[in-house]
Parts: sequence; structure tokens; C-alpha cells
Amino acid sequence: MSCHGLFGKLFEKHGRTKENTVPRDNEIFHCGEFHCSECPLASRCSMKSEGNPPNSTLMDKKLKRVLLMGNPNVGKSAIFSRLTGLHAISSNYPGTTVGFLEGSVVINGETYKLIDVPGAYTLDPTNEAEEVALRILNEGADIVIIILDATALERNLYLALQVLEKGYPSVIVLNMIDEARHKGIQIDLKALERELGVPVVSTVALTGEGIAALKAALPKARPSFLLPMTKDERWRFIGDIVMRVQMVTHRHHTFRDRLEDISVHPLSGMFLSLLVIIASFYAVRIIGEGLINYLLDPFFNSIWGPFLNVISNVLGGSGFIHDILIGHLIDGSINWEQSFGILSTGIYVEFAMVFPYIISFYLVLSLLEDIGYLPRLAVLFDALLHKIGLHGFAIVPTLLGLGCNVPGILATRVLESERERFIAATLISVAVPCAGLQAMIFGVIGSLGLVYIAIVYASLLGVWLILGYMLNKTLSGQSPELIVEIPPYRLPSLRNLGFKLWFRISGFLLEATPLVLLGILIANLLYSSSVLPFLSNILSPLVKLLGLPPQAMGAILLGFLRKDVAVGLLLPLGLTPRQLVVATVVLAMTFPCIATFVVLFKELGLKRLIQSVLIMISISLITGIALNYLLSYLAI
Ligand SMILES: Nc1nc2c(ncn2[C@@H]2O[C@H](COP(=O)(O)OP(=O)(O)OP(=O)(O)O)[C@@H](O)[C@H]2O)c(=O)[nH]1
Ligand SMILES: [Mg+2]
Repeated sequence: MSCHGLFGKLFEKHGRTKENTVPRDNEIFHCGEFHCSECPLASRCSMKSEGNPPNSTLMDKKLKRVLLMGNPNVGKSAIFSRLTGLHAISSNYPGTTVGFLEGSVVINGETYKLIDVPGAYTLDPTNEAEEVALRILNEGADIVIIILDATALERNLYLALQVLEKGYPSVIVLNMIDEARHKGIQIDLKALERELGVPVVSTVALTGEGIAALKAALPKARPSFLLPMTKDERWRFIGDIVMRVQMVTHRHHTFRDRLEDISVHPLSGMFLSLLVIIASFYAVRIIGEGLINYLLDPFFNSIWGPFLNVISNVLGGSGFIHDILIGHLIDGSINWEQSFGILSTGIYVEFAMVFPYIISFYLVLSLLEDIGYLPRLAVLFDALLHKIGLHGFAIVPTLLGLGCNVPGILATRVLESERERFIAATLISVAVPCAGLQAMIFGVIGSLGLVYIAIVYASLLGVWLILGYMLNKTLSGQSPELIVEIPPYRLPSLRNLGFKLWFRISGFLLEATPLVLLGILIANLLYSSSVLPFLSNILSPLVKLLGLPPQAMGAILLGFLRKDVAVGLLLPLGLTPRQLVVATVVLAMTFPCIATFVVLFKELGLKRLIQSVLIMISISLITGIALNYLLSYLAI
């Protein structure tokens, strides 16, 4: 087709005639390979078809910078992983990637630098993830791979057109073509290619179908001929395109469709969500305990213990090095929870108390993520969350926070206002216990009985609700209405699940192990020095109000390093059940651990961080004191 044919069609769509097509000074025309000598735009076109994208100074660089862009949850990270061989986290809810990832792929001897950009619905940002996406695009690109969800062409085309109008050489990828087929949606790729003026390929990122074609299309990326449009023009154009390229055939409701309906219905949905939450809780417990009872405890008791006994004997059973490595012998033998040696308590707390729950929690969370259940919870809990100043989608960062507060706080980037982000991040760091902490709550308090665990969780939930309500009432601004895209239920891919689990678990091991061992070492040294008694004396009036012995303050202060270690420090103090519950609740709420602290600072800035920390300290002390009085009143 000549460029006149294409421009003719385009002009009709935009109500322009050939006579008024000479670009205005600020307008950029791209017609890629379609320009010809008769075209009134030839000079502008040939200039552009040399491939200089606006704002880009990157062409001189050796690696071509390729951006993967598209709406949230269309499979950008899945395609990124397929192309680069790296493993970006994919989950079945919008907003999985809120930062960006880089990787590279070599095609025909040329190396391309790929960037997995956070999902965006528009280039007029409405949240931080979209701001990041726009910033990355504005930094320039040699090629943009625009990924569309083939089951939602109309909605996905909006961002695609905005990107194409900017004139970057592009390739369109229709991902999820498998689901489109199941839904009876057929898309004419050639026709879409003609409409947009850039290569179009279809893929199924889950299976790898079409990835070879995408690789082959990358060197053929070219700028589109599209002109900058107004919002209304763009939507009209999208309507036209969809009419011309898409055909939908009727199909009957499937079991999956019905399950999707049931899950968001106010009554049946709530009932189902209760079942899911209870089942998840039990699954985490059963898998965690199973790993401990059948794998880890036997290993520690019959292999690691005897091995440490040999080292202990070689070191003479006491002395500085012995006490640092093996710890203090209790009744002549190593006690996993109370010896406080790096190799005894340190390794035991990390691997036999916390690690099994990390595995089981992330396994269950990853399953829920990949099935696509989390956005449905967001819809169901939207009304409740609005009462505490949050958009229903805040349930997703909150659930992530139950694994580790750090990704939870990062995920608040998908929330729209700064106010919401502050509320959500503060609530996560105050009242959402991470998996390490929960493992210790189960390990330390579980032996007293389920009712004590229930008191700890009920206190945290109560604080989450009350503090959220208070913040909502006192901070100015409103939380926006829920607009969240609900993806279809999907069967989790074992490959993706395995990678995600491995990524999270190895991340935990790398980050947490040094801090846990350091925590145990510091605790060991502090207990043998006079620092703790000194601090405890200063804080003794406060400690009295909490009904705790002075030494408990040392554990609470050490919570800054790692909360799980700190709960472990409460063990040797011989606390009563009430004291143990109060100390654990205060510890859980007081300071964020050091990693969370850093992320809060990065996400909220210094002023908001200080506010957040002041809220944490005061609310945790008030709760601890109230809980102490309430429990003594109830004679617990
Ligand atoms: N059926 C099907 N599922 C897919 C396909 N590609 C990705 N998925 C699934 O779709 C979900 C979203 O994939 P992601 O790679 O996380 O999507 P994303 O665009 O990176 O999402 P955000 O980071 O949230 O913007 C995951 O559950 C994937 O396993 C596909 O081609 N077919
Ligand atoms: Mg992603």
C-alpha cells in the first residue's frame, strides 16, 4: 500500500484533508517504510524514518534500549522473562511490577537491552507506577514493544496509540491469544498491522508460543504513521480499529465464568473469601509445621546438634569463642532457643523456626496471586477499606506485607494518592506482621495455646482498623473510588510458581540470614554486658506500665534489627503468658525492622517517615498498656 492510501485512511479518521496535512512545527510525522516521493510529508517522513526517536540520545550507544510497555497484567513480565531468560515476577493481578527490571537478549548478533516497565493505562499518569512508566519512556527508547491483552483489545489500544503517536519504532504484541481463542475472539493481525503501521505478532507468554516470531519482528520495528490525537479522537479511532480487526463469536458460560461471578457477589463472595482465608491460614500452618516436625527438627536433633557437640568439646565447653559460636550451655547441653550461639540459636531460629513458614506462606500467597484471587478480595473488601481511607486494592500490598513488609510497602505505589500511600504504608509497618515475626509468634506463643495467638492477631487487627480510621479522619483528602481490573481466573503455571517461590525464598535467605546471625550475636553480647540493664533502668517506668520485666525492653529494642530474633529473645526471660503476649504485640508494632525503615524512607520521604515512626511508637505503647490492663482484668 502506498503512503497515500494509508494517510488517506488516517486523514478520514481524524477529519483532516490532504491539504491540511503539512505538519505543524510541533507535530511529528512518522510513516516508517510507507513514505514515497509524491507524499507531501516525504521530507519529514524520511527524516523520521532514519529512526531518531524524540528525546533519544541513545542511538549512539552500543546496546539498543527496548522498552516493554502495556497495561497492567497483560504479561509484560512473562514476556520479559521469556526473552531474557531472567525471571521477573509475574502474578495474576495488576500492579505486580512497580519498579523496572533490565535484562538483555541477543538477536542476529545484536544485543538489545530490555526494560520491563511498570504497567500503565495511560501516559497521563494517575499513580506512581504510571509516573515511573512515563519517565522511562521519556528517557528515550530505540524500540518499544507494546504488549496488549488480546482479550481486551479496545482498552489496551489507548496506551498503545499514545506510545505510537510519540513516534518510537515499535512492535505490537498481542499476548494472551490463547485466552482470546477460548473466549471466541479472533483478531486479524495483518489488518491491525495496517491500521497501526507497525509489525504485529501474537504470543502466549505462558507457553512461549510466538516468542520466536517476536524476536524476528524486533529488528523490523518501525515508527507508526499515526498523528498525535486528542482523547476523543483516540477513542473514536480505537472504535474503528476494533470494528475492522476483531471478530467475536458467541460461546456458552463455563464453570470458570460462574466461579468468577460467585467470587465477587457480596454474599457468596464474602462466604468464599472467609473459606479461602481460613484454608490459607491452615495450609500455611500445616505445611510449616510439617516441614519443622518431619524435616528440620530431625535434622537439627540428629545431625546438626551432634556436630555442634563435637565443636563444643573441641573448644573446651566454654570461653569467648565457644560462647559466640555455640553459646551458653544450659544444664550442660545446647539449647536451641536459649543458648544464643551463632551456630546454635542463630541457625536454628533462621532455618528451623522462620524459614519453614516463609516457604509455606509464599507458596500459598503465590498460588492465590497466580489464580487471580487477590483483585477479587479487593472488590469485596473495598467498602471496609474505604472506612480506613484506603482503596480496596490496598488489600494486595497488605497481604504481601504478611510475607515481608518491604515488598508490601513497595506495592503501595499502585495506590493513587500520596495520602493513601502514607496510610497504607504506615498500617503495614505498624499492624501487619511479616512471616518471620508470625513464625516466631506461632513458635513462641503457640505452645501456650491457640487463644494467646488469637489475642495477638486480634490486637493487631484492631489496631489496623482503629488506626486506619483515625488516620482517615485526620488526614485531609479522600480515597478514590475503586477502579480495579479483575483478571480472569487462571490455572497457575508450575514454572512461574516455582520461579517466584525460589526468587522470594532465596531473597529472604540472602537478606535475612546475615541480620538474624548479627541479631543473635548482638543479643549474646548485650546479655553478657551491662548495656541492657542500663537501658532497662532508664526505661523502667514504661516497662512497669506494660507489666514487663526490665530485660524485655532489650528484646523490644533489638526488634529494630529483626523482629523474629527479638521475639526469640523473649524466650529465656521466663515471662508469664500475659507478659509474652503484651511484649510480642508491642514488639510487632513499635519500630519497623531496619529494611522496612529504609524502604519507608525511600517511599515516603523523611517528614512522612518521622510522622509514621512517631505514630508507631505511641500507638504501640498505648496498645501495650491497654492490653496489659485488659488481660489482668480478665485474669489472663
Ligand atoms: N493464559 C495466559 N496467561 C498469561 C499469558 N501471559 C501472562 N499470563 C499470566 O498473566 C498474569 C500477568 O502476567 P505478568 O507477567 O505479571 O503481567 P504484567 O504485565 O507484568 O503485570 P504488571 O506487572 O502487574 O503490570 C500472570 O498470571 C501470568 O502467568 C498468556 O499468554 N496466556
Ligand atoms: Mg510485571
